[in-house]
Amino acid sequence: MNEIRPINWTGSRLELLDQTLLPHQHVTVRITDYRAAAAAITEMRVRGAPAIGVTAGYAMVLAAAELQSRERDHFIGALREAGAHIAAARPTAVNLGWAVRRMMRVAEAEPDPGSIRPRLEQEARRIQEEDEAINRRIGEHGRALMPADGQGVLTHCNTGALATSAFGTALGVIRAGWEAGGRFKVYNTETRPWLQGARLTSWEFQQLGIPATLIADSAAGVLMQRGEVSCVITGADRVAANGDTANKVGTYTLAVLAHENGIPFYIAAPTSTVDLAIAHGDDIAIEERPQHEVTGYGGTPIAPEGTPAYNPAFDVTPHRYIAGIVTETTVCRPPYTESLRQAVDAA
Ligand SMILES: CSC[C@H]1O[C@H](OP(=O)(O)O)[C@H](O)[C@@H]1O
Repeated sequence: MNEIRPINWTGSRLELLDQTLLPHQHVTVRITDYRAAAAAITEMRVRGAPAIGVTAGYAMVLAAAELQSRERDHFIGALREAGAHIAAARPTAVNLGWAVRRMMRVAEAEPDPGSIRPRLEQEARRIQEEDEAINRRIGEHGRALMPADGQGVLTHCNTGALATSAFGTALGVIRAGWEAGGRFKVYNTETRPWLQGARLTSWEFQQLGIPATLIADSAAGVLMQRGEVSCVITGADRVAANGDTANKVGTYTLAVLAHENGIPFYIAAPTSTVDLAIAHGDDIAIEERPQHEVTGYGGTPIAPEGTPAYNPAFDVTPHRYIAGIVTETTVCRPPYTESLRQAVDAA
């Protein structure tokens, strides 16, 4: 099958599969400047923690092409400002800032101003290539956690190829289990209000040939109560040092429901999503998105005109609800403060 890859670098232009229009329209957005790349991240034309990290890498290459100057200190200063603009595109996923910092380290280590852009391009390509390899390793480490044939796994939001450079994280674990011969049942939530599940995950599972049943977010409880779910696995946008995890809003709800029903709840994420500088989840910034994403969809109003809405894009699941965190180096088990440090050091 053709692997889904939502991000393409042509050597001078960034091409993004516009995820605001999937699955019914397949439109490529062509981006030639870093501000447009940052806007595409904010508008979620590209989304998913690893995918926005990869995009940020190429946005820094576009910035270098625009800001290049022979006066090195001025060039580095302008790059740093562009990096700050890119990193501010969305607050919760650590991968965005992680990628900008990694690109700036490369720029600052290059003495020749004329060599900065090509070095940055090399590094952005490396970030993208590493991400796919990391995701496949996450799949290998996590597939043993998938349920027995006929039992169910539930996942939330979109953590497939569309959220990464390719292959995905939590969806990649499900894919790895399926491709290893597992014939478990797959359920995915619609993931209101942006519908990453109904629009993106259901599409990805169809492309993979993996049967998956879509459920309303509010049906997760009854599915678990009826014994249809043997494990839950989701992605992550930022994992604190103690294992508290920020992920798409509704993840915390699923984790508490899983705990109540005696079902193991797993996170799958690359070590680049672990933020050891943050001790616990209370310190993770949670993005609040526009109210119209809740009161309507695709420009069609749902709620009455003037209805106020609260629209947190993420929530934080306390580590006590998490049975394991699957990374590219290992499956971290509690106590996470130790196991996450070991996983990051081994990466
Ligand atoms: C592979 S992690 C993807 C992660 O990002 C999603 O958020 P968004 O669609 O708002 O970028 C969601 O939290 C997923 O778990």
